[in-house]
Amino acid sequence: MKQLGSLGSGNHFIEIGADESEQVWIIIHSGSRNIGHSVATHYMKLAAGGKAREGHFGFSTRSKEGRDYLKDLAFCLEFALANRFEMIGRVVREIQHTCDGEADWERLINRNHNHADEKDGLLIHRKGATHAEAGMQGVIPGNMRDGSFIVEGKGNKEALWSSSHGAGRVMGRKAAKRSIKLKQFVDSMYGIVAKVDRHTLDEAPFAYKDIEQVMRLQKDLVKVLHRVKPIINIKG
Ligand SMILES: Nc1nc2c(ncn2[C@@H]2O[C@H](COP(=O)(O)O)[C@@H](O)[C@H]2O)c(=O)[nH]1
Ligand SMILES: [Mn+2]
Repeated sequence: MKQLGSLGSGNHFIEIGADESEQVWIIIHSGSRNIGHSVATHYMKLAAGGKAREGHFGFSTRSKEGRDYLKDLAFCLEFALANRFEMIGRVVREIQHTCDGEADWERLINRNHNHADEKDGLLIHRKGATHAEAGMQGVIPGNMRDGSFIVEGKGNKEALWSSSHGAGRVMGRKAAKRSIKLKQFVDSMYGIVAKVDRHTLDEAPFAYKDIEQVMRLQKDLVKVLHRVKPIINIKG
């Protein structure tokens, strides 16, 4: 419970940005925090016979362990949403100190990244992917300079009713810190309020794939509704 309202580190972020018609969006990328990790570790060990080891292990969703796992997974997803609600509430309150207008909570879009969902009696595990059922709204973030896309799913069956959940990295963290120049990073972030220093070099836009291309490649999976460009970016 101590972690409720906490962002996490790495590429978790809070971003305030504006779309093509100057609508302001608050985008939060944060998950179930340590509880999700603990639940995953617990069940992976259990499936592997009580000891973490390499390989593919599992149990039937009809077994006691399987049913318990699905219950705990659902709890983690609820916790992740409560966590994001807490953070969005705080951001909205801060904005309202200085700006007029109300947050439109009806437009909240909540999509999970690493999770499993039931569909027609089967479980679809989305890792590096997000749910994109026909008409379902989603968010596909690119990087801290190019921002995010608000999308509507096309329900593509061949893609298991999914799309990418982001641009994805083009290089690892160590390689990014080694090869990206701080000046190049600073210049690229001109006009955006963000933590831009050697500690966040591994989160520089160049560490990620070109989001424009990623969006072009998944045009059969999602339709773009809005493009949100960052004004303020907060990294965990
Ligand atoms: N708009 C922003 N997008 C970002 C930022 N940092 C990373 N990203 C993108 O999000 C996904 C999330 O990936 P995950 O695997 O960690 O779930 C990542 O692939 C990037 O494309 C950011 O600061 N702003
Ligand atoms: Mn994620």
